[in-house]
Amino acid sequence: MLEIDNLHAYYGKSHVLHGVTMRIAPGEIVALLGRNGSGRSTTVKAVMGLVEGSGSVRWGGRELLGLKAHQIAHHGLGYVPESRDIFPRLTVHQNLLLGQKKAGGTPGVRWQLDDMYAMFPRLKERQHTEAGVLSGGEQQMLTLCRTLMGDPDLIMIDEPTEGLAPKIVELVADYLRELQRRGVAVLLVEQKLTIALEVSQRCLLMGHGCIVFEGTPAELRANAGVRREWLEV
Ligand SMILES: Nc1ncnc2c1ncn2[C@@H]1O[C@H](COP(=O)(O)OP(=O)(O)OP(=O)(O)O)[C@@H](O)[C@H]1O
Repeated sequence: MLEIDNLHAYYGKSHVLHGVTMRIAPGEIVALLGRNGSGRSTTVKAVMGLVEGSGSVRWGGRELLGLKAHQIAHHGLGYVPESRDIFPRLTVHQNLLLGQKKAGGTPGVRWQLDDMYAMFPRLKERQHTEAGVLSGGEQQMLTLCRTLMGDPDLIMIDEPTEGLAPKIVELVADYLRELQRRGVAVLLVEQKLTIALEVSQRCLLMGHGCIVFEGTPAELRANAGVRREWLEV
């Protein structure tokens, strides 16, 4: 269980999160929605120790605030940033091996290389290609897969559908469900309401650095007023 309580975050003197509180249960998919600048990415970065924060972020009862990003990852949290996070001069295969928790693959770990290639055949086709020459969408898949190779119990994914064609967005929905089937909890940072409503069990809306709505996809679908105020442009 991830328990975030009264989280504040700052960029220097700029105070951008104002007391965010949320829970993510094991194996749950939670969508974090909101307009650009509402504070979604900052929330995830503060959880990962990449932005200065105060308040409390507990994972399995252990306080994470104050730990370094690599220590947080070691405790089982994965983060897929919006920008592609790959080693461009290494091949797809080498990038994936670098993500592996322990060299050679550890029994009991959820994901092996073959799982990645089965989920994303395109990466298998390109396994010997330098990652830097992949398309944007392929680099995004690679970033996700490299994070999964670290066997996180919770993965936070920032705008996975950004810039993707509608057909590929459906693929994203499929892999999110596959993560859930394997017991991985997901915090999905999104702008697209459709995929959030389709795959999540709970939707959180952010505005001005605060959570302004929390409900099931059905509740959000039924609440045109909230959508108009906090989501639509
Ligand atoms: N590196 C930074 N330095 C200063 N201010 C920042 C920085 N990154 C984000 N901000 C500010 O923090 C606020 C929250 O931004 P954040 O990126 O978390 O929003 P978001 O909801 O994820 O939207 P986006 O999709 O545009 O990233 C915004 O006012 C933004 O301008």
